[in-house]
Amino acid sequence: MTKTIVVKIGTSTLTRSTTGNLALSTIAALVEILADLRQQGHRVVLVSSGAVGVGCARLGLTERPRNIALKQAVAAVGQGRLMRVYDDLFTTLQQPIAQVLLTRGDLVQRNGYVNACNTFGQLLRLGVIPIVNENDTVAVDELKFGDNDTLSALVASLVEADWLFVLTDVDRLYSADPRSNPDAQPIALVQSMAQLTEFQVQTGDSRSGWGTGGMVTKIEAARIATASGVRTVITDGCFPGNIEKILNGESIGTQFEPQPRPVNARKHWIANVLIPAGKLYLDAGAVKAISHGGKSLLAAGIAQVEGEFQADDSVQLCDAAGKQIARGLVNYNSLELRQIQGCKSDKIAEILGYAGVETAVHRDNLVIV
Ligand SMILES: Nc1ncnc2c1ncn2[C@@H]1O[C@H](COP(=O)(O)OP(=O)(O)O)[C@@H](O)[C@H]1O
Ligand SMILES: N[C@@H](CCC(=O)OP(=O)(O)O)C(=O)O
Repeated sequence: MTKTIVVKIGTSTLTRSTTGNLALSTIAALVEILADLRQQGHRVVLVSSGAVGVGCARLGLTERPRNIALKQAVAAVGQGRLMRVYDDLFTTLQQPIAQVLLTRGDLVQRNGYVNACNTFGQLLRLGVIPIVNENDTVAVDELKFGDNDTLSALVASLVEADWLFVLTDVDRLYSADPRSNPDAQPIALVQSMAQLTEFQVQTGDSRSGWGTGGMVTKIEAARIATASGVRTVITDGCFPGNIEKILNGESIGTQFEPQPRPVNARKHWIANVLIPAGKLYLDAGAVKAISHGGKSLLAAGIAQVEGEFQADDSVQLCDAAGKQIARGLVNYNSLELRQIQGCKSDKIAEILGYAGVETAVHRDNLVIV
């Protein structure tokens, strides 16, 4: 049966840590497998890091730049070279490819999200393999994916993928970072994200020399992807042939079982794509009403407002201890909400001097997380 498969490859797999040069044999093996999957009729998307790493190697820089403008310039050098290598290799196998560069800002706009969705749909129907990266050259801090693990999960959700493969430089997830903990236990299957607490997984902040997110962002990617119904695998990128073995049922790497695909794509976008601009602390009654009663949030249930935001922005809804329980789009800006927090809805017009809507966050724009 035809499957939609998203594969993410990180800098640590694409380049040699000693020289920073491209790991050509690994890339060639990956290209061969992806072209093969296309031949079998599957729809394939590749999310590839490497622009900064390859740009650095080209310019003789020995460290990942910290300065933003330099990093953006280096990425512009590397992205072109990276695509040239992919195009040469895929062309040898008669497989057309496309370059898709995205920033979070493109997906935060609902129409941008829908447009990206249509473009991916069209490319996949044409039999093309889209090669996706963050548009590092124009991405600004507040609207960045920051790491391609998150980007790959959002792309997997956007194209309604069946599988997301996160290829990296360890063979699977361990109970702790295997680099610094030789006794760390391998984890083969994660049935729900809550199990990670049960397994007491530690991720530290360790990552390979050129990687950005370490294991934390891969787990976050698995959370986003599985919540959208995408089976996610973290496995070693040095053996791309394992992708086919895993598709054929072999237990390699760490597999995260998917949840049922969400019926409401817009709510999924609110929960996972939008970046919250503030936080609302709710009283116990409001927490119960929205988590168990499926109700809208009224101003009366808001105990505290944190951050500065505009009406229609995304915010986190938290309990009194600050634990996030939901996300939603607010009907009032932060200044207005501070004035009406804790007040009954029929007092809003009197306090603000104009009549607003009854709810602070309407249930159609509210998602329990
Ligand atoms: N619990 C863990 N299990 C496995 N790897 C871990 C864990 N915690 C941290 N890591 C580290 O995460 C690194 C992979 O992340 P990263 O370097 O960002 O890779 P990539 O470039 O593929 O995105 C591994 O090399 C490993 O040292
Ligand atoms: N967009 C950046 C990738 C950032 C990133 O997530 O890198 P990695 O942790 O190696 O997957 C680049 O192309 O260099």
